[in-house]
Amino acid sequence: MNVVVCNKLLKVYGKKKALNELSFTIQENKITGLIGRNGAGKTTLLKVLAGFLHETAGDVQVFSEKPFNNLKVSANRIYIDDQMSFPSSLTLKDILHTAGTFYANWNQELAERLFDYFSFHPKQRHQHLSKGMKSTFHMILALSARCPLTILDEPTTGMDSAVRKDFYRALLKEYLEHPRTIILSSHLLNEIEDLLEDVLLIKEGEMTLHMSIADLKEYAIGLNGQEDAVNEIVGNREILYEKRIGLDSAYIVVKNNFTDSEKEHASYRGVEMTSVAADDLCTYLTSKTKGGIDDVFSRG
Ligand SMILES: Nc1ncnc2c1ncn2[C@@H]1O[C@H](COP(=O)(O)OP(=O)(O)OP(=O)(O)O)[C@@H](O)[C@H]1O
Repeated sequence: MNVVVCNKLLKVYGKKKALNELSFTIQENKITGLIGRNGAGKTTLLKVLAGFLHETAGDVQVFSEKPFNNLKVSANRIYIDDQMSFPSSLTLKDILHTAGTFYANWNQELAERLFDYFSFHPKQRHQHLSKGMKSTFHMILALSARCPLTILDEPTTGMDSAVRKDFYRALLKEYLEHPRTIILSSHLLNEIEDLLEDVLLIKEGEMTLHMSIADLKEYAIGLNGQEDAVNEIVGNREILYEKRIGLDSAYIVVKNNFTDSEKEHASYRGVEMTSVAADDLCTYLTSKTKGGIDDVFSRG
């Protein structure tokens, strides 16, 4: 079953197309990583799916309903980001209690165990937590709510690396025991790729790719060797990334669609073929130039 269906989804702020005709579907009980550079449209997309923002045009369905201001959608999803605020009169324990009355699948025991593990104090106030502690507390809400659709926008903001590791592990354990549809936006693909089943990569509001993490890892290949030999092997393939190394060597990344005989020929020409990390590939695919920051400093 598809939990999310977007068809030519457009969201415009003034003249800015934050989402430009996005079409994709997300199946039930998958963990999807929403990856993109700053300003790519991740938060906008997640807020449209959560029902906080109205789309400008196109179609968006969550649990087969239009999500904007939709009670069924809001009862079945939880949206977590670092902008969340709560009434200052509520203590953290009050917030957990209130969340428990709202979410049908809320697990109070899990909430309390996580609350104690991360050393929160029942009488603490949300507005007095540090940035990382706020994110950790939001994570407790997200996991304990056990919502069929869990939307996490940059959930690890401010968390130190030990807490991030705990969070990823807790998320995975919870997901395995109580599968749900999770959409997680992040800049840190290398940290979360082991968690993900699918990756949705967006650039300037447009979808660059949507595929399984396994396919993403096979999507491209890096060619390393003498520049003329590398260029010959690349032929007229589209270059995803290129870097000159020293005087006459080059590293070029292209789609991984070489035949066995082409690979043999590359080896004969001294060109090494290596896999490309998913994180690096996403950076290349969403970069404005083919050479990255090096282009700024190259003198022609
Ligand atoms: N309320 C708004 N009014 C006008 N423009 C907006 C508004 N919100 C977002 N934008 C613009 O829409 C684009 C997408 O923003 P969005 O916050 O969705 O990106 P993002 O991928 O979440 O970025 P980041 O990773 O930096 O959080 C950006 O160009 C941003 O400046």
